Amino acid sequence: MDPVRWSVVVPAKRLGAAKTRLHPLTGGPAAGDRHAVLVLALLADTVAAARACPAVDDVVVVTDDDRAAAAVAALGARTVPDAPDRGLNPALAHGAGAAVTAAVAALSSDLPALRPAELAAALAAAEGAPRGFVADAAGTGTTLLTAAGVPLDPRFGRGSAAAHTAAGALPLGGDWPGLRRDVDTPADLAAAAALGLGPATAALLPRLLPRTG
Ligand SMILES: Nc1nc2c(ncn2[C@@H]2O[C@H](COP(=O)(O)OP(=O)(O)OP(=O)(O)O)[C@@H](O)[C@H]2O)c(=O)[nH]1
Ligand SMILES: C=C(OP(=O)(O)O)C(=O)O
Repeated sequence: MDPVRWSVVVPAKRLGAAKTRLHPLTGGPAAGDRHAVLVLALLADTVAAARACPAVDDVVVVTDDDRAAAAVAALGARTVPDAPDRGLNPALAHGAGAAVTAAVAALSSDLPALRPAELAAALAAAEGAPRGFVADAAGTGTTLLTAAGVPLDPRFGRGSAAAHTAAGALPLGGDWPGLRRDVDTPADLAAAAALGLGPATAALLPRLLPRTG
């Protein structure tokens, strides 16, 4: 049987409003462009890894941010506006509606240590179930939600691993450290750096984490 082809949907808020838990590193939008540059780098490394994944035909970024849209388009992703404008899960459902394949996955936009091969392995593991998910490193959140020919039904947010399990999605087990390492806090960025960052985030590290960069 031929391997399943996937569309990957990636959400991206306006850069200045996103990732407020990283303000201690960047000073937030009030301190200048540093914050937006970091949020954009996390997104760019995530999208580049998804684009390089052999199982992925299409990467759809849901965003109203012109700068984010231009950056991911340069990496070969498509963009759709966040037409619902009602938060993360409506944005993901909207992106899934724009997918070109029957198999659709929602991927966090803050995975700078993601490797194309681990995404490919997780998507291959997801072929066996109508809906599946990969929990984040803490085990409570979700970094990847898959739907093979059924509605995505995203339930991202606090406690989303339990919410996705309760909604019938299969927890996918595998040694995928980069896929599980979302960057919400400065400590998460240090942990991602220990795994190995994509080029956009790596270029910023010496200024952000001088002791580890
Ligand atoms: N398009 C779109 N993306 C969203 C929306 N809400 C969150 N996201 C994106 O989804 C990803 C995960 O969301 P959160 O972890 O809640 O991120 P956040 O709200 O930016 O982070 P904090 O302010 O630190 O809580 C982030 O990269 C956001 O850019 C939304 O309403 N629309
Ligand atoms: C949105 C989520 O989490 P975070 O805020 O950690 O990105 C999630 O894990 O569903």
